[in-house]
Order: sequence, then C-alpha cells, then structure tokens
Amino acid sequence: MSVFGDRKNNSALQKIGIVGGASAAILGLLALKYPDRAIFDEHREGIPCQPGYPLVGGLPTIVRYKEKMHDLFMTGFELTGALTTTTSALGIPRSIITINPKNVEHILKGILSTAIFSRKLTTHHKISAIDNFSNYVKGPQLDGATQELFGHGIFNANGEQWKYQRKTASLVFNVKNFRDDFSRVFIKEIEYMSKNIFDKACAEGTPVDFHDIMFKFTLDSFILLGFGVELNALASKEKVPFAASFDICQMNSFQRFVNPAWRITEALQKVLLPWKMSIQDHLNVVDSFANEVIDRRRAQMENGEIHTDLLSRFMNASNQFGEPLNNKELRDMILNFVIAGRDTTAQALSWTFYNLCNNPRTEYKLLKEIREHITDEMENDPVVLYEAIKNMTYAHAVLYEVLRLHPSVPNNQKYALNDDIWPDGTQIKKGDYVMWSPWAQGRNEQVWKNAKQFQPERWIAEDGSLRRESQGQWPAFHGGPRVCLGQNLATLEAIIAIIFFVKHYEFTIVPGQDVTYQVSLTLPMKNGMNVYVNKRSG
Ligand code: HEM
Repeated sequence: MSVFGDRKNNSALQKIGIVGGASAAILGLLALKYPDRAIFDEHREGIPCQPGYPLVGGLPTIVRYKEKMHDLFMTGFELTGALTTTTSALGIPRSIITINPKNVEHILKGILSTAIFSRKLTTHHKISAIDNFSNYVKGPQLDGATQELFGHGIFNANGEQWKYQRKTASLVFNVKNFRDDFSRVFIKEIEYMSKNIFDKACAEGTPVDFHDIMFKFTLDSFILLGFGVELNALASKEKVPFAASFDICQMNSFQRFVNPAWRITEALQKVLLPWKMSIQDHLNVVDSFANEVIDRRRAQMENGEIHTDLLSRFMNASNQFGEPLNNKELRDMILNFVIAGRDTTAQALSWTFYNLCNNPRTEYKLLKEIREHITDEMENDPVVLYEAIKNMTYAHAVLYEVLRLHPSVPNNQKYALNDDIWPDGTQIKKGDYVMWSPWAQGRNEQVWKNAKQFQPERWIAEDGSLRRESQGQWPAFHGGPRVCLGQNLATLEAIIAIIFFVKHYEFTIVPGQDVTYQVSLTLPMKNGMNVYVNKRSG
C-alpha cells in the first residue's frame, strides 16, 4: 500500500472518528436530558414516571414483560406508591395511567373539574366543557390497532355513530327478554353441556378444558340470542373456524398496542412465513361468517319472517345519516357484539371456577345459598329462576369479587380532546392518552383492603344486602353513559351457569398446570384450565 493510500485511509478513519465522537456526545447530552423517558417526550411535572431507560424509556421493560403486562402495571403502582403515574416508551404514545377511583369515575362519567370551569372559557370551550362526556373519546391508537376487526362498531365509535348503535341495541336489553327468552336459551345450552360434556367427563374420569367449554357455551348462547343462528360450537371438539380466527385477530390487535413497529413485523411475517395464515386470511374467515349471518337474515326477512333479536333491530334501524345500515355496518355490529357477549362472560365464568376451586370455603357457602333458593323443579322454569336469582346475594358477591380480581377488561384507555384537571390534581393535556387498569386497581392495597385476597364477603353489607360500589371504585363494567350494555345479561347468564354447575358437579383443577392470563384486550386463560369433573352427591 502506498503512502498516499495510508493517508487517505487515515483521513477517512479520522472523519469516522469525529462523526462517531460527535454522535456519542449528542446522544450523551440527549440521554442527560431524557434520563428516564423516550427521546423528545416532555417531563410531566407532578406525575410520577414509571422507571425507564435513557432515550427509550419503558420500551425494553414493556418488551421484556409483554406476556405479563397486567402485572407490570400493578407493580408500577406498587413501586412508585402512587395512584396516578405516567409511562413514556419509544414509539408508544404517552399515557397517563390511574387507579385512583375518583379519577376513574371522572373519566368514565366525564364531569370536568371545577378548576376548568372557573377558567376563562371561549364559546367553543364552554360547549365542550358542558358536554364533557365527549372529552374522553376512543382515540386513534385504539382505532389503528382494532380498525380491521371492529371497524366502526360500538366499541370504536364516538359521537353520533356511537349513539345510534347504543340506542338500537338498548331496545333488546329489556326485562321481558331477560326473564323469558334469555334465561330459556341459557338453560337449554347448559342442559346440552351437562349431558354431553360434563356427565361424560364424570363417567370417563377424563379431564376437560373448562375455559374452552365456557367459550363455546357463551358463543352458542350469544349467537342464538343476538343473531338467531344455531352455531353448535359445544357439539364440536375443535374450535369452530370463525372462533379460532376471531381469537387470533383479537390477540393480534392487542399486540399492536405494545409493538410500535407492528406494520413492519406483520408485513415481514407474511413474506417470511408464507405458509402461515396471515391476519388478512383470518379476517376473511371472520368476515365470511358475518356475511353469511347477514345474508341468511335478509333472505328470512324477504320471506316475511319476523325476528326481534339484535340483528333484526339493526337491520330495521338507521345509521347516523338516517340511512339503513349496509352490510359493512352490520358486519361491524355483529363482531363488536360477539366480543362483548362471548369473551367477557366466558372469562368471568372460567375465573369464577378457578377461584372457587382454590377457595373451598366460599364454594361451600355458595352451595348452601343455592340449595336454599333453587329447588330441582325451578331449574326448568326460566321465569321462576329469574326471580329467585334476584335474592341470591352471595352468588352476586362471588361474581363481583371475581371481576374485582379478574376483570374481563383488565386495562382500558381513552384519548383527551381538551386539557383537564383530575380530582387528584393531575394535569391532563389535549392529546394525552389516559388509561385505567381494573386489574392493578383491584389488587392495590390503597384502593382495597386485603386487596389480593379473594373475599366475596366484602360485598355483603352489615344488614345482609349486597354492597354497591361506585363505578370508579369497581370499573369492571365500565361506567357513565358507556356503561356495559350487557351487564345484566352477563350477570344473569353467569349466575344461572354457576347455579347449575355448583349444584350438580364438583370440579378439581388438574394439578401441575400454569393457569394464567393471556395478554389480550380481554382476559382469556393462556393455556386453558383442565379440570376433573365429579357428580356432586347430596
Ligand atoms: C362479565 C361480563 C362482562 C363484562 C365484565 C363487561 C365489561 C364491559 C366493559 C368494561 C365495557 C367497556 C369497554 C370499552 O371500553 O368500550 C363494556 C362495554 C360493552 N359491553 Fe360489556 N361486559 C360483559 C358482558 C357483556 C355482554 C354479555 C354484553 C352483551 C351484549 C355486553 C355488551 C357491551 C356493549 C354493547 C358495550 C359497549 C357499550 C358502549 O360503548 O356504549 N357486555 N363491557
């Protein structure tokens, strides 16, 4: 090599050295400015920040614990000792997270703080302050992550688009339907399940996956109640294809919240694993199920058949523009109601029996109440059963306690359209994502005494009646104008199932299993829950 060549190489090396040194210095300065948070995220005065790394904030922790996300939130509150914290993670929008019941109530019910009211307001602000329910809306992150699956259905909708769906669906959830039709369907499905699954498992002594059975039960019941279709998931050994694809799409939606590069990873998966069904393939399976249901009902209506279920109500309703709903709008409605009606209740039932198996004293007390209130003859009479359930305080207490520790919607999020001040003084800025975590809240000692213990008795008042908690303290069914529309339906379905199962069977969790949650929008069991079933003797 010539002397000139060496000189050239040296000067190139020098240049690289200078650029490298300057970059390291800039990064060092930036790291000093952003020691615990993502680069360019501002420091939020007065809000404890969950521990993070320079420039990337909490991203490495989120990636590391993404399979235990709900516990990560819980631990964050325990470590800071605060009830409101903030996270900053590279590529993930800034969120203010609270488990303070007053703040949660404030977000759900949307009453602007007096501090905001007393400020000088423009006419525009006055309108938004009075109508503050619209201040915390479903934001662009939720829409981006779930758009393909849920479209503009009730979960993602805001404003007028939400209002017409809420109004139309409300017509189905009346007392007469509950007492006569809903209870009848639940009893029919439970009888099928008992005869064909549980009795067989008793006779053969083989374990069954309780979680899988509950998903099939609530799917069959809800598809029949809501859309008039007999899906017969309980009769098939495998998951029906619609349910399998729907679950994968749902899980994928949640993964998008914690993976800022989801568009790239999903595209790469398609190229690198071409033999694997892509999310689009799964969406096609889900769509064709919804379209079949719609086409069938249109044909029935053309033949003059009259139905009063959810699907028919929506087919006869108008959207926010006063027009009849098209197939896409009906498809969105169906899928939103499937996640609402199937998953949440199936999970609540699965976690109920997980808790009962681990707390035999509670199971015994519950059995005693069931035997006092429900005779064998009552089991086949939906109207009488419906009335008897109303007086079963302990059964309600068990369900509420399950939802306190295992809320079917473990975390939730909204997007602030305007500045606000929460009851604890936290300053919210326009464009903030605000989150609350029923999972972390239910397990926090500052919010609940003996928080991590399963104690249904906490729901019984001194006079023996059922204790009611505010929606902020116990947001299991959400609250305010968007409170769960199916709260009474879910409670009825769950309690009918609990009565039948506890009265007739004893379940034992097969030892050695890891019964834990799957991180998703709701709270499924990751590996299911295998149980042995025995007939309960007198
Ligand atoms: C144990 C069972 C259930 C639990 C714990 C539960 C909980 C919730 C929660 C937390 C929300 C708010 C979700 C959000 O942020 O948008 C919600 C909304 C909703 N739930 Fe339920 N739910 C249950 C069962 C049901 C059932 C059986 C139905 C029947 C159709 C239903 C219908 C709905 C609807 C339509 C909404 C949206 C309300 C709106 O945005 O106006 N839920 N539910």
